[in-house]
Amino acid sequence: MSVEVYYDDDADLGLIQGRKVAVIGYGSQGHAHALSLRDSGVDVVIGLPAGSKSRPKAEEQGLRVLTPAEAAAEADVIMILAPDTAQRGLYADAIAPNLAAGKALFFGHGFNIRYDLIKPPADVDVAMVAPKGPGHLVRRQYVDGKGVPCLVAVEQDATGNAFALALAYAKAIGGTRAGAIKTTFTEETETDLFGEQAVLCGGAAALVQTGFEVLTEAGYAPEVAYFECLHELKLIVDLMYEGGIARMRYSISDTAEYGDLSRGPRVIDSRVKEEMRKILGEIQSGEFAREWVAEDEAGRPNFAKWRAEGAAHPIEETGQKLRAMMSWVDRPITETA
Ligand SMILES: NC(=O)C1=CN([C@@H]2O[C@H](COP(=O)(O)OP(=O)(O)OC[C@H]3O[C@@H](n4cnc5c(N)ncnc54)[C@H](OP(=O)(O)O)[C@@H]3O)[C@@H](O)[C@H]2O)C=CC1
Ligand SMILES: CC[C@](O)(C(C)=O)C(=O)O
Ligand SMILES: [Mg+2]
Ligand SMILES: [Mg+2]
Repeated sequence: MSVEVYYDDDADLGLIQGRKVAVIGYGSQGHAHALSLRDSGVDVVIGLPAGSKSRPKAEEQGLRVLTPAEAAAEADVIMILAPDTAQRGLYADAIAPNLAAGKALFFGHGFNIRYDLIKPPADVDVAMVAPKGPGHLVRRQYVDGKGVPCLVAVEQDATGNAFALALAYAKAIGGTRAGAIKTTFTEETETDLFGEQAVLCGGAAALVQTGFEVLTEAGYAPEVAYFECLHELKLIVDLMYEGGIARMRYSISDTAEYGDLSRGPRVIDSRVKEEMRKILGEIQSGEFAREWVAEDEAGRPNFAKWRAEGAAHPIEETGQKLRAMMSWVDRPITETA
């Protein structure tokens, strides 16, 4: 492999067990990191604002919860797992005043460092431990004695020990059981943003909605269109997940495979590839980050409008009706209430 991968034997858990860690935020990633750090023998404190909805959850799990400023003041290692858009203000108000030489500032995603929204002083370590999976999977794998692979990066090595400390942290949350891949803040941030915009979230959602629109506008039943364009996507993605595109093609019929090979490149054509390159350019130049920060500061007017339009798309109503017929699907509380 062209990347450097580190496993349990490469990491010294004692390095993180000897430090006090503040996990700021207790959402998807925060709860997984905090509980697994604690179960790995690390002294953990949670930082959450006084009115945070996450406070009772953390306290019920037996964790000590302070304000972000109090937690940052007590800790040697401060892991910021609040939403990306909240991190700049959180850093300025609660963390920066409580940093001291030799402390370490950790992140689960590089956005705020890559785009200079947070500028830590030169005498602290700045590193990232970013599991490549949602927090609930990270925690479940840890409890099962396994782990989710993670990315590890160092932006600033003030102590000379930043990478070893980040690896120790990755070991404490199960990451080095599966493998910790060394990267940079720039590579992690730019590829993560590109993946979620062009392929995983933006690309996939638009592909599904457009396919559904083409079938229903041609007079086919929305229920049948839903199965073909959304429901079965999971079956296909599961096959790709297990063994790549080749495994998926091995499992589907020859008719489907011929359609895939001959028609797929017409859907995702050179114009789409050119648009993907443009999207990557906006990420690399910082244009996307500037746009998103301005949108957030303006109260997210476009975000709210687009989110509402997405929720009102006819595929959602059809899906809600059909999922109620699927006893095996874990539906969100909003659909079952
Ligand atoms: N979700 C994921 O699977 C992944 C996330 N990441 C990264 O991890 C980081 C955290 O994301 P994620 O776990 O999804 O976040 P969530 O939205 O799930 O959770 C955010 C947590 O931060 C708390 N919070 C909100 N505002 C503040 C604040 N000002 N100060 C302190 N705490 C605050 C929230 O509390 P409250 O309940 O009160 O809102 C909540 O506990 C991000 O950098 C993200 O990019 C990286 C890899 C995957
Ligand atoms: C794919 C979305 C993601 O990048 C993730 C879960 O990794 C995110 O920012 O939520
Ligand atoms: Mg991601
Ligand atoms: Mg992301």
